Amino acid sequence: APQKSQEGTCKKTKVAILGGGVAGITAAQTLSNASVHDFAILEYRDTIGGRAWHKPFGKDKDGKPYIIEMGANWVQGLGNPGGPQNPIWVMAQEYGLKTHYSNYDNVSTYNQHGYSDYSDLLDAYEEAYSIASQRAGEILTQNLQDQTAKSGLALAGWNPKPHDMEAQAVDWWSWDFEDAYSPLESSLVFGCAGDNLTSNYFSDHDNFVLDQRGFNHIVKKQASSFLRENDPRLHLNTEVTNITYSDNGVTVYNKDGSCVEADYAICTFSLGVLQNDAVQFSPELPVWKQEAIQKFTMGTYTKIFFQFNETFWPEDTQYHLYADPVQRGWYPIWQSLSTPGFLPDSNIIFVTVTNEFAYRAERQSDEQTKKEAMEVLRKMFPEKDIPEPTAFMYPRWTSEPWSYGSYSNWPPSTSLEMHQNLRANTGRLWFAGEATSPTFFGFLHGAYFEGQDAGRQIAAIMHHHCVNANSTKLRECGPRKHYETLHGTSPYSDYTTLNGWAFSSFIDTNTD
Ligand SMILES: Cc1cc2nc3c(=O)[nH]c(=O)nc-3n(C[C@H](O)[C@H](O)[C@H](O)COP(=O)(O)OP(=O)(O)OC[C@H]3O[C@@H](n4cnc5c(N)ncnc54)[C@H](O)[C@@H]3O)c2cc1C
Repeated sequence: APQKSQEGTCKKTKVAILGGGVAGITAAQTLSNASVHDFAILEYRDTIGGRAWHKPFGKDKDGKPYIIEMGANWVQGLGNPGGPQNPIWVMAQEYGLKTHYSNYDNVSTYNQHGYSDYSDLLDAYEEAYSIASQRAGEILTQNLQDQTAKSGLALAGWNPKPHDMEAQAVDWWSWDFEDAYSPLESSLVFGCAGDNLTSNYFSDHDNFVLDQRGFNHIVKKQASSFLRENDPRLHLNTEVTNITYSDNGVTVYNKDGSCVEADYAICTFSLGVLQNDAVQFSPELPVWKQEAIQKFTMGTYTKIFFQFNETFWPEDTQYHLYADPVQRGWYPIWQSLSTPGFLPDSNIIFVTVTNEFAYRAERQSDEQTKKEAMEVLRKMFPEKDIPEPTAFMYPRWTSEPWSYGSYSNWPPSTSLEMHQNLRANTGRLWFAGEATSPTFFGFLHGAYFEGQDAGRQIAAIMHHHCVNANSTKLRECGPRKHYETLHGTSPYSDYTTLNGWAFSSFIDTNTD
């Protein structure tokens, strides 16, 4: 049970911002820009940036460790000249973040016998994907029944046989590598809409972040535009354990016994944190909210890093795709950092695994994971005499109590209305973050837009006026809508800012 609030013992503020990731910091910045300066940011860790999280790894020729990203690594969908720009890319440019173009066409394919050219399968996938994606658009606009991405792709001509492991590897690289979930576990409609929104509305260019200050450098810079050094409004090392909410205010209790009483709160904790009951809510969250929290899925995406004393792989190749003869998703994609434009001469390569294979790696020892992955490398490059790595490391995302997983995904048979229940406020408690973005879930820019939106809405309510009054005739003030009863699909007329759908998934700004 929550501690009883003893009158006058809690710190008082207008807006409590729970979490100092991109959503929380952007919400605070937005409030600040709207002249709401009385807020408090409560953050579990000793730094801001959340899932934009790095660690030192290995060493360079001077013995200094490299900084590598455990979490977010790309700015995805940069934007085209004259077109809409990804706000993360805008900040990356403004703050001089070091990035390099990620070329997904620069991929070599392998199987258990070494190099094997099955790149024609990549083209076959692409062809089917564009058909499936159009079909997804029809389903969305005509309010039809959603499908799994797997069935959508199969109907469009991409139907990898269970034992065709090269096709399975291509399937993994083309879908799971971004969504963390397989096409069978993903919504066709929202998987395709999400992909269109980032790679067409912005652009199909992604840049990989190599900045030795870490990706969260831009979040720190963003924060420094409205927070002073040692600003008393930023509370690091503060773990929220209970959130008591009503139509009149929110009281937040922390593990260290402190508490904050606010007129409004914005909870930006990950879907994984919400799903794992890491925080208690009083009263219990309403059923429509609990259903939404448990319906959407939290994926795990694990990068396993190796440093060697040489670069024995072709250093000009960015991606190496491995098809295991037995298991789909078995140490499938190897990314070289020891490549011009990245961290040349670092002799660092990493392999990414997702979900089941990520959980497995978390449960077993580092030694076991290293052994399995090294066997794969030796199969990919049979002609090389591959030494043991000099450094080895990987994060355990589902065990991190401040994240419980990597990023969210939409399973099949969801709807925009169901998702809106994830976004909707319960009394004075608001929700924002990567997972509450229907258009950009899973991305840093999703967290950014949702933090901005919650900040704007709350500032508008506090100032008794509406935001964006010119851009839409819809009423955007006041509490967010939620749906007590769900009907399985959402009519196209639902696709408005009222349900968080502020961008069109039918715009393609790419010229090629
Ligand atoms: C492995 C991985 C790879 C990714 N790759 C990319 C990528 O390449 N490109 C991209 O755009 N996105 C990527 N993402 C997604 C991106 O990192 C997230 O979308 C984004 O960082 C989410 O921001 P947020 O503010 O919503 O949540 P978070 O960053 O999770 O912020 C929430 C904050 O709340 C804090 N918190 C949690 N619980 C408590 C508590 N009880 N008390 C107090 N504080 C608490 C956390 O410490 C955290 O700082 C990746 C994520 C991961 C994990």
